[in-house]
Amino acid sequence: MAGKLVIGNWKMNGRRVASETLVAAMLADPRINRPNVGMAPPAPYLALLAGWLEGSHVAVCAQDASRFAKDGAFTGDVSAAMLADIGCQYVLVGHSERRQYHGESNEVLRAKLANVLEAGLVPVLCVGETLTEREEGRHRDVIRHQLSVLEGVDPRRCVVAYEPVWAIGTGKVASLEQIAQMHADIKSWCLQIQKTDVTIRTLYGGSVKADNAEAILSIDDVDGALVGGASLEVESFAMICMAADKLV
Ligand SMILES: O=C[C@H](O)COP(=O)(O)O
Repeated sequence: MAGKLVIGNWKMNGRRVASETLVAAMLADPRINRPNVGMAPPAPYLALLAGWLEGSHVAVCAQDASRFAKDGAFTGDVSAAMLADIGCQYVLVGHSERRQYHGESNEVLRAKLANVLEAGLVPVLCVGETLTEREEGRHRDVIRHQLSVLEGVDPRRCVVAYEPVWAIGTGKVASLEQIAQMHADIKSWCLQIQKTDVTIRTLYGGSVKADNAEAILSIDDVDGALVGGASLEVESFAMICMAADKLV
């Protein structure tokens, strides 16, 4: 089985010189510079990151890809084929911040998933419920609906990241029981949705930090972490990557 995967999502943070310095320090750290670690910078820095990571073990990840597959008049969009062209390996699809600020619907996400797969990249489909949805007991229905875009997608070619919206950037982590239950449910729902007996890989995201990573990553059904804030600092990201490596 592949090791536990850790992807650092920088979101809309960083500048060229500071990011190059950060990446150099991370690559010098063997806890980070190893297989099954990825970094997802803002789009303008993707090609630069691909150069900085050359010869390392770390994968280039994109935070988004266009819903449009072919080149054309789509101002501001970056296609999955372009991402593949610069050496990208993973693409986040449907991060809750994209759903919230860009109104990404299941229909749009289906197109994005198809384009990412067609380009030979691995989509990381992000799913997660809001606090209201959880408090109203609708979280399971919400996640199941979000997962429905995986119908017809080979589970060996994609990853799901479960990120409860209320735990993102808030310091509030879902309890280990909540995480374990949702990951087990996601795996079993995907078996039905994808009509397969191959179990999908699932990552947890939402305030993963150096001090909680080991407990979260020890959960059997958690195959890795999608890390926001803590991926912008060497020691915290290194501790998370080390916890993942230890638990393979
Ligand atoms: O993509 C990463 C997630 O949104 C988690 O962000 P966070 O670790 O800052 O809570």
